Amino acid sequence: MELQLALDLVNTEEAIKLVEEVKDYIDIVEIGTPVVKIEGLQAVKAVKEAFPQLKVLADTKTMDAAGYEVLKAAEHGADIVTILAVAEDESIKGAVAEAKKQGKKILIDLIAVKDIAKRAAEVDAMGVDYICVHTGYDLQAKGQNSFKDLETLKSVVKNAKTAIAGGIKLETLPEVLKSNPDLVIVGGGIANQADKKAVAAKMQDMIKQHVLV
Ligand SMILES: O=C(CO)[C@H](O)[C@H](O)COP(=O)(O)O
Repeated sequence: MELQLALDLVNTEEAIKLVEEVKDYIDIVEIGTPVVKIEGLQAVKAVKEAFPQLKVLADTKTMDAAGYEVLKAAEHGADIVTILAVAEDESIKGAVAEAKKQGKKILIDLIAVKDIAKRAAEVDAMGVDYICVHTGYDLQAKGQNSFKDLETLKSVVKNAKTAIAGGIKLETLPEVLKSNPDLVIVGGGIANQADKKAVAAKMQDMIKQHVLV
């Protein structure tokens, strides 16, 4: 099981400073969608150059021209690129084909998908690397989470790794771990805490302990 730190509300300089603090306790750094929109793929490039030992995910949330966007993200150092599950099948297949050519991975984000079981099974058959259940900020604000969706995802996926994102905190991590995802994505649960290093270390420890049980 891996831990991914999502960086959404920072600039490149702040991102590098933050990762420096927690780099020993995370496996993947996510350059969040707002950062990609504001600073472009240069942010991905800068973080990958600063931390070549970590995997970097570009959260492009791609919806179209997916092969091209995967190529450009790969050229800027991304190891993993995100595509929305609601995109056309052709877009997802194009992303998978380009990622394979570049030696990179595709994460499919199920945000806003109503029938998780159906769409997850469909994208799983397209050869994607990760499939992620995700409660975005706007539904987190209404008290929603993806814990049940993760169970659904786990029950249908045969090939891809499973992931979960959306408001996960130290206190809710045990609930997430019960469903055994391959990847846990945490943004504010680390980035907004006073002692980021201690929280990231504790989370990584809980993940390792859980995997051993
Ligand atoms: O993709 C995102 C928002 O669309 C975030 O990166 C993801 O939700 C993780 O951040 P947080 O833990 O703060 O919710």
